[in-house]
Amino acid sequence: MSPVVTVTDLTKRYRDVTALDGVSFSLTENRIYGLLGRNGAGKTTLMQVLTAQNFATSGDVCVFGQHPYENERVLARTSFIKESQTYPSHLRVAHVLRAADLAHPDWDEEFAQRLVDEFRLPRQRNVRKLSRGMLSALGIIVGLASRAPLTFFDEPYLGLDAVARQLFYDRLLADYLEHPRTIVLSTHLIDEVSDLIEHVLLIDQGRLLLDVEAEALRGQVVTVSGPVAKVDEFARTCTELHRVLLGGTARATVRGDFGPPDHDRARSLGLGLEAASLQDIVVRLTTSHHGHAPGVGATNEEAVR
Ligand SMILES: Nc1ncnc2c1ncn2[C@@H]1O[C@H](COP(=O)(O)OP(=O)(O)OP(=O)(O)O)[C@@H](O)[C@H]1O
Repeated sequence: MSPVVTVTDLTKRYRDVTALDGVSFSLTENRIYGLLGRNGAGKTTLMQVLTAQNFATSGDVCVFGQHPYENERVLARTSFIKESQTYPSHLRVAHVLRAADLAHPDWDEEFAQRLVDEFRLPRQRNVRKLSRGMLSALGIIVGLASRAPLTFFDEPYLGLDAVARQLFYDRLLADYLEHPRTIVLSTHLIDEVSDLIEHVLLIDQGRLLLDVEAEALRGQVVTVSGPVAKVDEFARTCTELHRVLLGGTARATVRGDFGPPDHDRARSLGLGLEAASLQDIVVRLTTSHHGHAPGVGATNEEAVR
């Protein structure tokens, strides 16, 4: 299966800021990717470069086998929904949907209209009179109904209430199952989307820290808790990412290749062992006192008194 996107040694500098630093990865067909990372990590810049809205300083980007710049064939198959999407102020909701229909060959008008009802958007209202959440809903409708084979959602839900966000996740998943495509979802609400994400791309300070299947990642990071000495013994063979001390007990987040024997070992040491959440993993890998992801021997330790 040929990749939908191939990124090779991509670097983007803005004067003295290196937003992307030698990033390489590929995206395959029909997968939901979580593009995760802290503020300023480089996520938006990466999506801008992939959708020809920004230039790379160096490195190569290939989308549907071609360079995306000024490439109508590639861009018609791509949809990029941004956090602060703006529209010409004279347009009404219905006009925006009509324009999206013209721009996207796979547009599903019936689906778009159903989403307008579900998100309770007023079709004839001018976009400048929409609330913040309504504007986000409009972007989400465009992103979903465009059915672009490559769809980017860059924190698309500013101002969206919890009900509308859940509606977005539900419709995204249901539509993706019926019409598989490649979706890249950049978000800080990791817990909310962790069940949706099939593959994780984690960026920190412009560098790609993780490029891994979500399922595999879940088995690689666990939280182990119990008496300090026993936790120390268990953690000896792993990379420790974080530790909280409470009296004589410790709760450590550790990374390794865990299988059934490790679970047996934890049990025999009288330790509790649970899979870390995706949000925990991202937080632990991108937090350190030095501003770098912790490697072996670079534990973040907290003492709780
Ligand atoms: N036009 C620009 N000029 C100068 N620096 C920029 C520009 N755009 C982005 N940057 C810088 O590049 C870095 C990456 O920014 P980017 O917007 O890609 O991060 P992000 O991961 O999307 O962040 P967030 O999660 O906060 O949206 C940041 O340090 C940012 O300040």
